[in-house]
Amino acid sequence: MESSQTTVLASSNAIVNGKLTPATIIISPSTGKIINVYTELLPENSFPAGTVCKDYSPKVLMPGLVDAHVHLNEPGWRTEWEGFETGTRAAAFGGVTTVVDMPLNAIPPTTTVENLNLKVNAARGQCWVDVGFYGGVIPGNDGDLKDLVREGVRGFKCFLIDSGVEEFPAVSTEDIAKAMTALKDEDTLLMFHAEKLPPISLSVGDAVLHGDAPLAPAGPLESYSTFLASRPPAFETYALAEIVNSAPVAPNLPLHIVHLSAVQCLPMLKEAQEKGVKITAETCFHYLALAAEDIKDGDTRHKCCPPIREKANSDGLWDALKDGLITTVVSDHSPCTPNLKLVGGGDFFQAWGGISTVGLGLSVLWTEGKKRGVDLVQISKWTSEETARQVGLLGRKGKIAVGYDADICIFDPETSFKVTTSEMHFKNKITPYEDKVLDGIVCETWLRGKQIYSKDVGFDEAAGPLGALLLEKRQQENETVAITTTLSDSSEDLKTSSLNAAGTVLEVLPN
Ligand SMILES: NC(=O)NC(NC(N)=O)C(=O)[O-]
Ligand SMILES: [Zn+2]
Ligand SMILES: [Zn+2]
Repeated sequence: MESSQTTVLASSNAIVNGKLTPATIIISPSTGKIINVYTELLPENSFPAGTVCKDYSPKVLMPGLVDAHVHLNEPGWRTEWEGFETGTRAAAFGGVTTVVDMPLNAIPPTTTVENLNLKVNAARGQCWVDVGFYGGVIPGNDGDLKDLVREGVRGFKCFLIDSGVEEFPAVSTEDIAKAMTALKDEDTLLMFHAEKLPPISLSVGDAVLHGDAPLAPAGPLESYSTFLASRPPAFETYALAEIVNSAPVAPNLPLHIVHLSAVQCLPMLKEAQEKGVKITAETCFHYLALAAEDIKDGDTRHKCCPPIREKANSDGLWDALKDGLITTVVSDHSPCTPNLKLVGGGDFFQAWGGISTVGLGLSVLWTEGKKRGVDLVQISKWTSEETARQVGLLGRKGKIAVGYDADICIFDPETSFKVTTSEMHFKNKITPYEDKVLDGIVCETWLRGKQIYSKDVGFDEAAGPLGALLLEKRQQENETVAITTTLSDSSEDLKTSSLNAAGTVLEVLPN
């Protein structure tokens, strides 16, 4: 219906160029890209008849979120845990317009081109938002990695500890070196689940090697403190040391720590960066907003690996984000069925590790962040711009700028809501945020110039899932020319000509 019309979205509060500013953005009907950004509110009568104009003032018009870490688990039997349709619907509900799917939990895992093709075929026609894919590094698949890069994976993940699923084994130091050698001249990203058993734990005996519970549990299995003690910060620091030691094998290859939890890693990360190691880190919504002290015994909804640590630990993670040492925040959405999560009370060592959050992250971060003096501009940077950079999509995703996809989230920071099953669009309605009141609600989500979700009307079921699969090669920001027009700085002539351009030559894309 709107596809032949130019769309103009505006607000007195928009996040453009790292600032909160009034803005009017013009979207091409044919490409769904942003073709002009004015950092002021233009009246509706500036535009030709037929233009769809929406002024959201004073709600915040921000770039759609790029969640660079989700497990959508399809194809294979774990599709019962999550799938492309439900996982991406949950994303759209929360203003997330791009997700990047992890290589494990689907059967088969994304460790060969053949397996990637199976996944891509399973995803087609099901995605409400745009979806990218990671490849996986497992022992023996170093020969497949370059081909996966060619086919458009956005990076690779490997585990330095048991992954919890048998078809995705952990890699050894030698395997890491082989993967680094294979990828050393590729434009990609090598990511690590950075927990590893330090040698000292070997003295604990055979129980050490028991899958998900590497240190022998010392205490009741339903106690969160027993679980937390079984995966100490030393697992993370030991893994990080190993990764940094391996880095010289491929000095130009960007390395990345997924779901960093322990603050003890931060000085090591800083030191490595100062020495020139190309290494970045993400943390997750749950490490910032939840704390070990508050987790009741048996409440296995909180189980994830690495674990949620104490309040003082999350304080340190917030500081690292503010300082720019940690650059991104992601969901690590990794759901399962209620029986495997042992919902209703259970043994932390038997329950599946993984937390369902996709689509709740913006409100979770805003609720906690505003108490800590953080604003939406910072939150947007960590969840859109920097995550887009991480996965090689900056230039197309993660910002409101000319040439970028018009992926937009309209956020009302003043409204609160309680998380009930109606706010959980993921397949299994299990999350530690259930019954919590979160501040800030996503009012609308736009994907490449189309409104795909609105709080009042719901999902655009008539249009169906419009998400694209992002299989083009990684790109850098400077591959798009991003120009922002500030009318107040320009002459009246420029204003007229820009508006004419907006009204008449919208098919012409800048670059
Ligand atoms: N197999 C998983 O989904 N694992 C995930 N599990 C967590 N985080 O508890 C992860 O990312 O490591
Ligand atoms: Zn992991
Ligand atoms: Zn994960």
